[in-house]
Amino acid sequence: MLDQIAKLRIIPVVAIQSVEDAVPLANSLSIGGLPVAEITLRTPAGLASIAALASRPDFLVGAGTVHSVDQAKQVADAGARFVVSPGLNPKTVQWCLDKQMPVFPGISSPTDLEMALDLGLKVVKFFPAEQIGGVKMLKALQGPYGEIRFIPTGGISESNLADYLALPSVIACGGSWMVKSDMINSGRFGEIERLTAEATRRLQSLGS
Ligand SMILES: O=C[C@H](O)COP(=O)(O)O
Ligand SMILES: CC(=O)C(=O)O
Repeated sequence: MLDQIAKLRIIPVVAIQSVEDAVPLANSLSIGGLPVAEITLRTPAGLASIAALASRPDFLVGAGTVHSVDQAKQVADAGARFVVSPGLNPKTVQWCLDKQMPVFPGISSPTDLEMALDLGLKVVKFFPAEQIGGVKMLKALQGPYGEIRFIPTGGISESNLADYLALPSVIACGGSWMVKSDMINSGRFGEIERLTAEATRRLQSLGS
């Protein structure tokens, strides 16, 4: 699973309002070259959308904005293949580790990283990336935390993607720039496909 994420290099972060949009959305992402999504629990349709995509062998669906053990259980039951949260909740992380569910909690400081290390994590989300110092902050963390790998998310787009992916500590970036909620809500799946294909071309041009 981690290998798949490291190969794809971008995780589209999705807030979806209607479960009917899940399949066309996944199709657009896949055709564009990114058969993966972190579907957040920020909307009531998030959980059902995860379930709607979970049985597709050609698509990697994870859950985002998971704040509690209860929510982690729900997304695991729905078939999520990985769990993401904006911050580090030790109980949620431990539950995922016990269930061998890949989990990427958000960290935003060395103190958070100490907690992550204590829990035995090797890969964490770096959130909200741009707002907490972006590439400079990640470079500073590389010295004392050389073993940890990051998935920066928050404020990433085609314009700064390359700077993040150039860091050896970054395995992939998360972002919503190709799957903005208004595009999903108004059924602009062609636009999602086009922006995803542009992101894929950008990755190819970076040799990623
Ligand atoms: O809350 C933000 C999302 O996790 C992704 O961030 P973004 O919309 O800046 O790409
Ligand atoms: C932002 C983030 O990491 C999440 O919603 O899960």
